Amino acid sequence: MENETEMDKIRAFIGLGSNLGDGPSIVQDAWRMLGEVAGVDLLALSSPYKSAPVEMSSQHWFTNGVGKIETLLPPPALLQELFRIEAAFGRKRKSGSFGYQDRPLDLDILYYGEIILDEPELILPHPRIRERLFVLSPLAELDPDFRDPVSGETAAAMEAELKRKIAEKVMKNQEIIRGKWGES
Ligand SMILES: Nc1nc2c(c(=O)[nH]1)N=C(CO)CN2
Repeated sequence: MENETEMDKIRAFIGLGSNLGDGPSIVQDAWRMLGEVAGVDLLALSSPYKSAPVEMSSQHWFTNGVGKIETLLPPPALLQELFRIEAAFGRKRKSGSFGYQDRPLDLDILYYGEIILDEPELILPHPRIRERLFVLSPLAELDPDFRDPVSGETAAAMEAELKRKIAEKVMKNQEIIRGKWGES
């Protein structure tokens, strides 16, 4: 009968991040705590990646990682478990404040099988994966051939594409155009 339950397990990717406290140990402890949840099996955790905060202004660098799990929990139940683990590490979701806040722990469902979902509580795949190297690099490390269910692109291809875009943006800001003296 073991095979029957095995068949209902869904492969999911979880994003882990921390920019307050001892990031690497918080992320590892959170990963272990996720492994204690009934209906969740841990498959692999990426290396830790350090990066400057993006889309927010903060002095505190992030430690990020991506974890691969198998789970029997449907997405809303998995999300509740992630919120519970965030809260255990002191994460407070501040209402009435704009933008992203520093946080001891952030857990996101990046992918849940091939599921595509657009609900107020949960969007799958996570909507900002393609803009975030701190997600794509660990994802591509774990599973370079994993295909995004929306675009069909592999993790390795999405990572390469974002690196190219970032390089292009940096080059734009560095453009050196030859002119003539006396011109503005
Ligand atoms: N480097 C980095 N920057 C961020 C991160 C993060 O995990 N890593 N998370 C954010 C909001 O979720 C906003 N900015």
